[in-house]
Amino acid sequence: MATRFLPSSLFSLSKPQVPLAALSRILFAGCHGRLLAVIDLAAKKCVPCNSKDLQAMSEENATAFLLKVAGWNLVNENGTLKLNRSWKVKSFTKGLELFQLVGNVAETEGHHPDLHLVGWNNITVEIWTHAVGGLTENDFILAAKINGLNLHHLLRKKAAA
Ligand SMILES: C[C@H](O)[C@H](O)[C@H]1CNC2=NC(N)=NC(=O)C2=N1
Repeated sequence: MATRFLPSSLFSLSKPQVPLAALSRILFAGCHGRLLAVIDLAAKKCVPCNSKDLQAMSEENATAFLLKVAGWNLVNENGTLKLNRSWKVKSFTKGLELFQLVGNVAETEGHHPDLHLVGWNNITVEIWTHAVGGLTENDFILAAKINGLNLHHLLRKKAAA
């Protein structure tokens, strides 16, 4: 989690400078009388991938970021770091519905995953920044936003133990 000290004036209820909708994504913690706002990745916005100062992050940094996106895996494909997460869906059409939900987030962010649907009900979503051939914060923001989607109605219940 990115930890930032924000001026408490930012949160004055009389004239809030942070959209109330955004507040729900900012976790508060009191710290020595100051508001310590821990802004989660899902509240952030992807930046255009063609910005010149965008560069692939190290595996060490990617491993640290990975702690913020539960359920996602870090893979190294021939030197290219990527994120992936898999789900088993109830049906082929529910898989397409999941693609649509993920696609809507991607279009909003202008940052897109690779989508795989194999064996009719096995989904894998792969995320990496093609423009730099590796991982950037954009990828983790997208993963965090995907984690915020309600997908339960599309997923097969866990097989009985
Ligand atoms: C200009 C715009 O940022 C690029 O076309 C975007 C579109 N979506 C993208 N998505 C991903 N995953 N990587 C990219 O490099 C990328 N580039």
